[in-house]
Amino acid sequence: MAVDRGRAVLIALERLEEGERLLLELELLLANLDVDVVERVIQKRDSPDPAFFLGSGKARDLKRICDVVDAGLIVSDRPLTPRQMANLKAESGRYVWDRPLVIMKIFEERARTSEAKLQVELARCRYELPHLRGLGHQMSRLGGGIGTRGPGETEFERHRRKLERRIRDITRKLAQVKKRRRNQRKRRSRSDILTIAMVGYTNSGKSTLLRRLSGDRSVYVADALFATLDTLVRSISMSDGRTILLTDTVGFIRELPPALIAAFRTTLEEAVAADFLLVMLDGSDPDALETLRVVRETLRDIDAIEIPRAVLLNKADLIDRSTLNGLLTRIRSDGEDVEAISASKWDVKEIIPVLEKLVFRTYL
Ligand SMILES: Nc1nc2c(ncn2[C@@H]2O[C@H](COP(=O)(O)OP(=O)(O)OP(=O)(O)O)[C@@H](O)[C@H]2O)c(=O)[nH]1
Ligand SMILES: [Mg+2]
Repeated sequence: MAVDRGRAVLIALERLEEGERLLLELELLLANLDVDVVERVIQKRDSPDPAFFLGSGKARDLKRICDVVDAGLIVSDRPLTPRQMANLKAESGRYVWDRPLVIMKIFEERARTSEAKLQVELARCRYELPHLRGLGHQMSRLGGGIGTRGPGETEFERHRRKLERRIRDITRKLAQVKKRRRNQRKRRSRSDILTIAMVGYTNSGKSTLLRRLSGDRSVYVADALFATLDTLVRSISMSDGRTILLTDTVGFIRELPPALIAAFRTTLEEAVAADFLLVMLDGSDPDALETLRVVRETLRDIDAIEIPRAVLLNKADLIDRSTLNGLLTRIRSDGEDVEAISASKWDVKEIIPVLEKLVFRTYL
């Protein structure tokens, strides 16, 4: 059967709030992988079916639906268990992905440095391991009576051991990288230079700001989710001649797969080690306030919630004044210090004073 992996059917359970937003976000993530969502199958039920995610009748219908819209791929809005994934694959004859896998694939495509590549591979190994165990278990049941090892199982065992070995290898290598980073940070903190880390939702303009302020054209900027997967530090001169260090980090997103949060801790730790956090927010995003909530939650997750911070409402050039003022008021009433900028349109001379206002309000 010729299947088109560029055309996908989205499957989801109806969620009360946020449902539509999360589905649109998943579609955007898929678009980044050149996958078009051609159909949505949304079912109303309280909890996922343990065997099929959707109800078994609906799941059996998926093959027909995929035939009709000529889709080669089924993507689930929520994480699938190994069993659900294997069953859906068997029923539909299509590739089956879930949200964590989609995000991991984007990370795989974007990883540039060897460190980012290692972190992505680690996340992928950790994701695959339980799926392999699930399959191995099924194979061993097919293999026959108690105590017998089917031929399939040994194959899975071999693969499993390989994965586990790789996880140990990568973990060791990453630990070395981490040590090196920590030493670099120590050297920096001894030098009394103020370190500021930018954090924020993916595509909010963090790299654009770093590029603008440092004048370094090699800083990678793209209208894509997860353009930056590596930490990048540049020194920036303030108006009084004093220097700060500005760090770019990987962008946050709702429902980041747990395997990836763990794997990217090294990158995010750079944020935890900063003196000050600049939370970048895309002001033109209708969900800007919601993304601020996600960022705050993530900061709590990585133990960075106590670090002094301020919000930079970016892309001011794209919003009208009254919307902008409304946003600023809302964010301030949330207890955050905030100013608006346009990282891509404003001149460095206009941006620096805003930064100084936010940062030195806390530090002077
Ligand atoms: N109109 C407008 N566009 C902007 C502004 N700042 C950034 N952009 C655009 O927004 C997109 C994302 O910018 P990036 O700087 O790559 O975003 P990022 O926060 O580094 O994203 P990740 O690396 O994915 O976390 C790019 O297409 C930028 O050109 C702005 O102030 N105004
Ligand atoms: Mg970036």
